[in-house]
Amino acid sequence: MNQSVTRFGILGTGRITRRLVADLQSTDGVSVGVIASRTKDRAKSHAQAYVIEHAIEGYEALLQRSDIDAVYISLPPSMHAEWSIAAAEHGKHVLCEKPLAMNLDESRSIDSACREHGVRWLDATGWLHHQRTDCFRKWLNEKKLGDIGHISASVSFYAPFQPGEHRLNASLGGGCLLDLGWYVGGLLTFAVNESESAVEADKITVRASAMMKGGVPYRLTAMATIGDGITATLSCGYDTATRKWFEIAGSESSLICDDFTRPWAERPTRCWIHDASGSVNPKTFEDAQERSMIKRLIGDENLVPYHRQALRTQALLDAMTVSISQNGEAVEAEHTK
Ligand SMILES: NC(=O)C1=CN([C@@H]2O[C@H](COP(=O)(O)OP(=O)(O)OC[C@H]3O[C@@H](n4cnc5c(N)ncnc54)[C@H](OP(=O)(O)O)[C@@H]3O)[C@@H](O)[C@H]2O)C=CC1
Ligand SMILES: O=C1CO[C@H](CO)[C@@H](O)[C@@H]1O
Repeated sequence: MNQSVTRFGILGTGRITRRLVADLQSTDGVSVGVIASRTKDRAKSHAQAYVIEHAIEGYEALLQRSDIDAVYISLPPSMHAEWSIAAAEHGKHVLCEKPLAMNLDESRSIDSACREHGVRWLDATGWLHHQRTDCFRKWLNEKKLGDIGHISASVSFYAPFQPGEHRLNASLGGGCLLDLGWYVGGLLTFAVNESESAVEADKITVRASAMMKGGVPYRLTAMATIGDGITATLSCGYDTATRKWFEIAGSESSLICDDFTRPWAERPTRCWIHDASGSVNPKTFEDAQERSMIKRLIGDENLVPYHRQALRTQALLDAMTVSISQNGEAVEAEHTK
């Protein structure tokens, strides 16, 4: 982006906006001037709480403003595609919350709309932008772990939910498959993509099953095979205590991280490399992943690798959805560019 300050508008007043607005406001070259809600009162109270100058009713009204260059969309998943595309059509850059969309078709439509209108986009998957992730990438590229054999990832938290919770409402894109599968599926696509040829990364077959509750996947288990040699087990759900870990097991050692989606509060950001003799090489990092993500969006870097990661993740989640509907049959994820 060419301008010295990118002026953001916020769509929605959800719980996550508190943190992201603070991250936007504390990033050099960013200002936040407008917040929109379905109701004027809610927009006003959040504008006051977050120190944002303008509070307006209606998301469309925000997109029509000429004092906004970019939007942060923190609506329920079923609304991500509609409002990301509308933002692109109004010439606004897009930072959309995860999951990017409900399915691959919607994700592709977002990507196409942003290309067509010459705006930049990212899904707000913070962990991909942490300095620690750059190290994961480097180690995988260098084959520090040897040949990758198995990948496992688990992300969960334990209910309860607030009344009207979108995570429990199928029509709003609720359920752990999209909400948390985005993380475990994303970890798999990331690890495979960084450690194997693009051809292998495109050959992911998955078998998935879900325990349903209230019409949404409440606990999900998936097994995947990637190309000829790599396997994976993925787990996520709303009925076990907070977990956000993975292991990438190679022929020489394993990379283990117990907080990859977001570092534990007030602990060093960490991961470990375990070798075959039991020796452990711990690493710690300092970074603010959301600020790094925002800087990347407003900078000039090519974002296509992040778009590819998002589309591959969405393709994998689509395959899981089909597999669940076919009682765990193996389903190949659609190939994405
Ligand atoms: N990256 C991360 O670490 C995190 C990402 N997320 C993602 O952020 C998104 C929002 O999650 P979260 O903040 O928990 O959501 P909330 O339910 O807290 O907020 C969603 C907001 O969307 C707006 N909205 C518009 N239509 C509806 C509707 N029909 N039902 C409910 N809300 C509606 C509301 O704002 P209003 O009515 O004021 O317009 C509401 O405040 C999700 O995609 C989630 O996966 C969530 C937490 C962490
Ligand atoms: O992305 C998110 C961060 O993790 C939470 C679980 O702890 C999710 O529910 C949320 O949507």
